[in-house]
Amino acid sequence: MGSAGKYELPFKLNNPDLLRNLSYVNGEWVKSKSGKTFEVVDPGTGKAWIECPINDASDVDEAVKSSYESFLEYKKTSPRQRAQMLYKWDSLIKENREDIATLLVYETGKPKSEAYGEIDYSTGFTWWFAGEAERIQGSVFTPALPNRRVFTIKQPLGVAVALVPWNFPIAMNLRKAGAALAAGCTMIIKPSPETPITILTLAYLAEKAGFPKGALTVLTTDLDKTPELSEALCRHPLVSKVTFTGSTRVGKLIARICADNLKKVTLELGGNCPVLIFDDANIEQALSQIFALKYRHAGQACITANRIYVQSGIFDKFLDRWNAETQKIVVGHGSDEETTMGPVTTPRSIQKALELVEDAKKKGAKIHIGGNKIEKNGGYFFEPTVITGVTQDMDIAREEIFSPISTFIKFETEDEAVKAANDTSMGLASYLFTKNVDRLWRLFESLEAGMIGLNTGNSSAAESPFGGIKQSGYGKESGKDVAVNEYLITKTGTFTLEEQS
Ligand SMILES: O=CCCC(=O)O
Repeated sequence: MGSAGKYELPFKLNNPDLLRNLSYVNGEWVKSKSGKTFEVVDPGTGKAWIECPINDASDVDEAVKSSYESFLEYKKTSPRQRAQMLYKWDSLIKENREDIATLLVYETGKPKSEAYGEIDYSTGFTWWFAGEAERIQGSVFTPALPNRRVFTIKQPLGVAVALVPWNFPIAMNLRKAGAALAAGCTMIIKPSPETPITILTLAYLAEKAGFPKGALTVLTTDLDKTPELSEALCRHPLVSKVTFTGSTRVGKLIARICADNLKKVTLELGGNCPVLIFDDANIEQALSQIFALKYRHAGQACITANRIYVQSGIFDKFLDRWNAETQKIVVGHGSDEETTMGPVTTPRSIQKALELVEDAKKKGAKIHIGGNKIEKNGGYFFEPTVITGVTQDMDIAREEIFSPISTFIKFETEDEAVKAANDTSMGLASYLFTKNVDRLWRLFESLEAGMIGLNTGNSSAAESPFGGIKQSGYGKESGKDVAVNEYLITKTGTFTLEEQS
């Protein structure tokens, strides 16, 4: 391990041992049963730089059984021991920040500065869940009936499966695995085909942190075998819990499969997040916050600004400022220091972006900046794009864009804006900018989303419950109690005291 085999690595690591490209099962680095592999591609050049095993349904039983065997022991560890392992994992990730950031750049395409940002955000989760491990608690009640006592204890659910997306592979992995391991569950991770390497590196560091073999398992696979492998994991009788971050379409499929055996499911699904900027907003504050949110990882975040509604009094001024800032974006390979926006991660995203722009144009929208693919070194680059005159009937207003396209809609009244913002089947995040405190509070209550940014575009953090409503899914990740709770059962004890004679 530690080499890319037949490929020439486009970078150098300080610690080459971090580079893992086999699956991780029962504490061993293994090939898949078929021995087949798939290539991991640098989105900044379109070139493959390493390969990983294609696991399929035939690889699942052994992996789940070893994870379950591990669970039977791991659940007996004390919360303090689990916290200590999580803290150690946290510090090992921090020690290897530079190398992990490099791997992240070559898997996702994001600029190095954003890769550091993702790692710093992600270790918030290891740190937070280390603390949470020791704060899992039940309760005691004195019930209505005399001589009775009722109490609850919390216990880990068992083997959990995490189906992890490619846009923030480290953050999404640590948010899920941190909670599961704190609760005393073991976890099997299926990374996205685009980003298996960073997940394998994290598994390697988890082993170094002292987690017992089988506590974490990683099964990699390609796009083709993803449905088969995921379904086999979701259906396995020894799997108790599935957590998925990804599209609403796939989330529904997973929920259906898991419903057959009533498995507990957490779903972090698509967003179509609106931003409302009122005339009385601090324009520079709104601009810097939403600009960073929109172009973070070239628009590929579930909580990104999908529709930006600006009140008519400041619309032109705001758009001018936005356009000026957009012109300054430097698109390039994530490893280049000048780059401020990288490529999108998959060629599918380019195709979708082109289709959305075309549909918007056809229905009367105006393209102010961009709208095209950039041909550059074979990478998957798309121009930062600004569109106005967007209406609710356009695909771009109804679907998750997932590329660097900003769409602007002018509004007059608060009622009109709230109605339009809520006119979507999704409910992940919403954002609003105003200096009117009453309005802030009113809209915090009336916007239909699981997370509301109030004069901020940055609301993700380990201490904040993350999750949507409507067709953006259910369950919460991160935050106090709620996240770990997703991996626990509550057991009720009822006790009758004998009458004293
Ligand atoms: O893309 C989804 C996750 C983004 C975040 O955690 O802020």
